[in-house]
Amino acid sequence: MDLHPRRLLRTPAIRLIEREAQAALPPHALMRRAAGAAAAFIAERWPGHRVELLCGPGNNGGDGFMLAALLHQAGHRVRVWALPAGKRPPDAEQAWRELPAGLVQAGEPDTLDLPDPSRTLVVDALFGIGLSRPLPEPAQRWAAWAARQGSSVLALDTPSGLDTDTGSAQPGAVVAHHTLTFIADKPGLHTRAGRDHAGTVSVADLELESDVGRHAGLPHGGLLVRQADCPALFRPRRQDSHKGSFGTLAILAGAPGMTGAALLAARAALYGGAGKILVGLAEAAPLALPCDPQHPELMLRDAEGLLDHAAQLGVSGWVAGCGLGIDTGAQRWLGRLLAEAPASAPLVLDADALVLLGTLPDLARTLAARSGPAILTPHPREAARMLGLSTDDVQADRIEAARELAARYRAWVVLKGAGSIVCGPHGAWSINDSGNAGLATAGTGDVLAGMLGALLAQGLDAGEAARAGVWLHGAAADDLVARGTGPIGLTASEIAPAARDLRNRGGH
Ligand SMILES: NC(=O)C1=CN([C@@H]2O[C@H](COP(=O)(O)OP(=O)(O)OC[C@H]3O[C@@H](n4cnc5c(N)ncnc54)[C@H](OP(=O)(O)O)[C@@H]3O)[C@@H](O)[C@H]2O)[C@@H](O)CC1
Ligand SMILES: Nc1ncnc2c1ncn2[C@@H]1O[C@H](COP(=O)(O)OP(=O)(O)O)[C@@H](O)[C@H]1O
Ligand SMILES: [K+]
Repeated sequence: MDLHPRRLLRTPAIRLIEREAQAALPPHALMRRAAGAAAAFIAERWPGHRVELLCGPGNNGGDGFMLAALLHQAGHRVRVWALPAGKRPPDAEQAWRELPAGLVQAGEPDTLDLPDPSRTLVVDALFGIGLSRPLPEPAQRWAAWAARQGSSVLALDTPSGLDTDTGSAQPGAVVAHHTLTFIADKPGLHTRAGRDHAGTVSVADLELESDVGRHAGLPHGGLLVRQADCPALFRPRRQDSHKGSFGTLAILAGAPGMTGAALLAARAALYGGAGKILVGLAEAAPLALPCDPQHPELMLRDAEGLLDHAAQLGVSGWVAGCGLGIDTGAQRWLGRLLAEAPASAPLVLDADALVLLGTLPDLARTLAARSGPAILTPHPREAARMLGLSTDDVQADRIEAARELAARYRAWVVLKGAGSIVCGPHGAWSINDSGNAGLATAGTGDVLAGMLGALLAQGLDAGEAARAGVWLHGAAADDLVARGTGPIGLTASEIAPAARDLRNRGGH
């Protein structure tokens, strides 16, 4: 069931595959496959459990009815709670008619408490990808009841009320521990509220894997980034190597009061394996902090001096923006960087560099005209400013926002936040599967920028670096949480050492 690579499909592609399969297969075959896959999934994980099925008026409810019949046959104690339905679609109507007598309950589940919650599974078959309006009552009440019981909740196809394209959740949407999704995985299960509502996501392809492959192109098909998608992170180093083999990364960052942002990025690059790291602080020489006492390996300069000597210093990649400021000095340095850095030196542009790109059209034009690769790393508010939208607009469709930015700047874009979107200049998108809310703390973005810069300096191409860097950053935070360091109180400084350990261990 764990297909690799894990494709993510938006609804138009899923519906197309569904229509083609319906036309080619005998009636009800797809729903039988969906219910059969769910029954097998339950038999493996929850043998002998009582099962409470919450079923809606459409085909998602039909999946639930058919599953109820199979579970009953297999000896589970099963109860079906059905939302009132007018005219059901044909597959669901057939499944309703085939339900064994006595399974359907009168009344509503939320008047009861489950007698043995730890031995009970609640199945959410209320709404799937067809929910087009707010989650109605009593579905919201039933969802709240399921959450109160403390039983495992398995969502069929999607947690009801979660938009599988965008990850937006309707008020009262089901919170599942597991989601078994049909035909292909879906982006909304992995970004934004999907990270809270879907739990662990498994895919039942309903024997349509080759159809999924045919319809997985742009704009509706993307990929989920997991450890197996980042082999470059774990490639062993050749013994016959030297510091020059791993690049010279230069970091333009850290205006007075923001030196920490520069150091976080630079230290992350150090732990990320860059050969040499130069930091150009956004202040005039002589520097207030001539050396990082914790990491004297870092070479600290002033920004102007670093730009003046970049060629002699052999700079092979750049990070710019972390705490850089937006004053005239910052504008000049960013302008010089975009105009002077050779195409062979890839760029990571973060934070204040993105503010400047969003406000100064000349800089934006210079970037779009560059032939060398760049990775932009906006958080949703920065992306909103760059696109002239509100943060809510960006969050309402994170994939489209990332695609728009990538096209506009002809760059790779990492739209950060729960389930970061990585998008290439030609619109190819993926969603990162790692990370947790421990990362919601100051400085973690600076660490990401430094890690991305280090991977670029070590020769990964921009797309590979963007996907692998974002995955590693999140995976390091996941590792820290697994060891009890967070999510509460996880600090940005802890991420890079954890990422280093993870890489050298060969991953999770
Ligand atoms: N077709 C196939 O090949 C396969 C489909 N499969 C399964 O079907 C699922 C999609 O089924 P679906 O399209 O019937 O939509 P679903 O998610 O059940 O909900 C729509 C229903 O709810 C209704 N409704 C909507 N909003 C409402 C509201 N606010 N308040 C009240 N009612 C509301 C809506 O009515 P309408 O809006 O049309 O009036 C319609 O009746 C998919 O996720 C997967 O689980 C699998 O078996 C594999 C094969
Ligand atoms: N809830 C979350 N789940 C997963 N990742 C998160 C979450 N919140 C923040 N992050 C990640 O943490 C980083 C925060 O970056 P940013 O907002 O730029 O922080 P800062 O500017 O303080 O450095 C991003 O990589 C983002 O994807
Ligand atoms: K559902």
